[in-house]
Amino acid sequence: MTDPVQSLIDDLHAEADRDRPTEETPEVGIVMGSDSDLDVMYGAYEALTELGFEELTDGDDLPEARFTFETYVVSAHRTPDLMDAYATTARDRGLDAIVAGAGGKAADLPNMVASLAYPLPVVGVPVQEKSVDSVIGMPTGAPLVAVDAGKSFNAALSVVQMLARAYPELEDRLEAYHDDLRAGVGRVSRDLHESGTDAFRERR
Ligand SMILES: Nc1c(C(=O)O)ncn1[C@@H]1O[C@H](COP(=O)(O)O)[C@@H](O)[C@H]1O
Repeated sequence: MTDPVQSLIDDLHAEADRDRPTEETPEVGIVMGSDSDLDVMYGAYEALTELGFEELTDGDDLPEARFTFETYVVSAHRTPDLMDAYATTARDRGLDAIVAGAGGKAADLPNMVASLAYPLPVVGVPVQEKSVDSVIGMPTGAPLVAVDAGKSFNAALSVVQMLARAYPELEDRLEAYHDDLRAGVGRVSRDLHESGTDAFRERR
C-alpha cells in the first residue's frame, strides 16, 4: 500500500525537479498543522483570492490567474519528513513566500518551516492565543515574521506586500484593496453619524 505521506514527499521533490516557467508555479504556499486549523487559515485564502490569486490544485487545468497559491497540511510533529520536504523544496518549486499556521502550545510548524525554507520569507500564524509564544519565539539570526493569533488574512496581505516589490501589478491591487477598505469606513461612518446610534445598531 502506498504511504500517503511518502507519496506527497515524492510529488514535492518531483515538482522541484521539473523545469516549469514561473507563470505555472505557485507564488505563495499556505501550510497548516492540521485541517482543524482550516477555519482560521481560511483568512489567508480569502485575502489571496480577494487580490486576484487563484488556488493551484492538482486538477488538469492551470488557473487563468497570473498569481497562484497552494495549500497543504504539514505537521512538524506528526510528519517531520513531509515538513522537511515541503520547506526545502519550496524555493525550487517556485514559491516566493509561505504563510504557515499552527495551533496548540507547541506550534512549531511556522518556525521550523522558516528555518528550513530560509532565506524564503515565512509569515507565521498562531492559530490560537496560546500558540503565540511558540510561534514568535525565535532565536536571533533565525527570523520569522508573525501576526497575532488568528490573523491569517493579514499574514497573506503581508506576503503579497513582499511580492509587490517584484510585481508592480500586485502593488496596484494592494492599493485598490486599501482604497476599498477606506471607502467602507467612510460609508459606515456617514451612516452611523446620519442615522444615529440606535437606528444604526438596529439595522445591524
Ligand atoms: N502545532 C501543531 C503542529 C506542529 O507545529 O507541527 N502540528 C499540529 N499542530 C496543531 O495541533 C492542533 C490540533 O490538531 P488536531 O485537531 O489535528 O488534533 C492544530 O491546531 C495543529 O495546528
